[in-house]
Amino acid sequence: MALLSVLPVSLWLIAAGTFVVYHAIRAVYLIFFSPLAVFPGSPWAALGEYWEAYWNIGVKPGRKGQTLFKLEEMHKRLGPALRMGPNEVHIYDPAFYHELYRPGSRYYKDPSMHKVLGAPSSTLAESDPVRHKQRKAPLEPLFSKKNILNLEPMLMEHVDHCSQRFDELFAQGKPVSMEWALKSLAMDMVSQFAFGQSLNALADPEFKSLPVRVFQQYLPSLHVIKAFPFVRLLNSLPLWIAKRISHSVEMGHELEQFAARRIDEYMAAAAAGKTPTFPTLMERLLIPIPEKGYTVPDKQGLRDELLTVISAGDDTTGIANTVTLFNIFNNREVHDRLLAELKTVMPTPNSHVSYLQLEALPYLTAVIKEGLRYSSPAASRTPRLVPPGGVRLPDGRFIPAGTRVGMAIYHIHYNETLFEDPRVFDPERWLQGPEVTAERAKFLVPFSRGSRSCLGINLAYMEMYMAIAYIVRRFDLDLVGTTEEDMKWDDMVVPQFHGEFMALTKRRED
Ligand code: HEM
Repeated sequence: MALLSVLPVSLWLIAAGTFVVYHAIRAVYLIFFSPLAVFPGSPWAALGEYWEAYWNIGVKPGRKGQTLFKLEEMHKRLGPALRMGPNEVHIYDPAFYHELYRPGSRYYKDPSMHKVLGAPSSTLAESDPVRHKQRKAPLEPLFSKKNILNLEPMLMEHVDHCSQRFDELFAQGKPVSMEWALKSLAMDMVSQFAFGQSLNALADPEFKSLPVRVFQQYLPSLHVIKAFPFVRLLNSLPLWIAKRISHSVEMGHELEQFAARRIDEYMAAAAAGKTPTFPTLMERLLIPIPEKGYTVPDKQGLRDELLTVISAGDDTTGIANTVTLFNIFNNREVHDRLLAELKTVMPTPNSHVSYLQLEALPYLTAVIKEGLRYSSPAASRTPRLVPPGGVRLPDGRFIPAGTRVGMAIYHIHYNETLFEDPRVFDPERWLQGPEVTAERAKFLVPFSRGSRSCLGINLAYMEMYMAIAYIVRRFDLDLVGTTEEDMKWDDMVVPQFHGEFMALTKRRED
């Protein structure tokens, strides 16, 4: 008020007028004259994050997590390239996917985006290709198939623990919330891989342990942070104030605390000589690799790395398993054929079989491929920056260097020209002979492609093969009224289901 009275009214009018004129000129430029004006789309998208925020945050009830679906519908009407932001174009053309996300691609990640989304000093967020290679140096051998195969006994213990919890709940007559249970299974596997000790999420009576809940709630908040980056500034306020203003800040804080505690516990255990029997993420991150330019990150860097690996490996695998299991038990033909195949290597419900034997089963492999296509756990677009020189699209339109350009895995997996009847869960599509299957596999991209594709792919496959095979062989799930409607989802960074997949988990007798 004091400032208002100090400055003359005329100055205020000039300031307000300048503001309005500046924004009016900017709007006209962005909508009609910018080099991206040739791309159709909502004018709101040309002006800022408003359009995306409107569809993703849910300004109106029932409208959250919808950008992905809205884009799909608009692409079908308006063509393969849409204006997505003042400096962003969204592409739908599958042929461009392998240009954008390929080994050696010069389309790098946008550092400004990851600064906003958090964990900026993690491998996942690193945009510079040289630094990314250095950050990846300790992770690559750890995530190699050879190393992941050593984890089989550890993963088996968690599958057994999960089965035992299913038995307990069945004995009490209680259905299992499969999504929470399978996210807990993934959390225990990935946390043991990260720290050498699992978080024992499966022991929680309802599978809703703090870490699983925190990740489940934190990821959707990234939509809010992206639209309103100033939310991040709340982190610098005292926590008790920030908590009252924003739930996402509270969740972000819980996450940081959680990672910091795990690092301290790991260090204390290592100092006491208690090292795990298999190589862990923590252990590898603490060993410098001078010949590859890798230096040990500071505590913030370690925290960022652990949080991104755990979050990248928990919800994704949990969702893929949830969707795949629902579709197996919701489709008698798929179920019976899979069970018959599993019985060839697991004659009794208590049989054990090696991962390599599971991997060699053709129908199980087809079910898992279809589960990954159908669930698309990392469905959203992953933007990159157009390299120097810009890019000319096949239709002749030009996108200048420095523009953000992105595609979404969901749009590839649900594209009718690539996958007939994409909304049908059909493992058969992966059993059409080697040539057809190989051609289709080029567009099975749940883990993305190229130098920025998923580092955890071998672990994710092993978790999926083991979880699906043992749960199907051991249990007959009764879906207790869960329908396909319940399994519809909104894109809240990872899929968020409309309902809950509940199942009574009865042990099989033969
Ligand atoms: C079904 C399960 C999974 C799916 C669908 C999936 C998908 C993806 C995708 C699409 C990316 C690329 C993201 C981008 O372009 O920004 C990615 C990156 C990554 N994922 Fe996964 N992921 C899964 C499981 C895992 C697991 C189990 C781990 C580790 C425990 C993991 C660790 C990572 C890491 C570290 C990156 C960053 C790679 C880099 O930037 O170099 N993921 N994942």
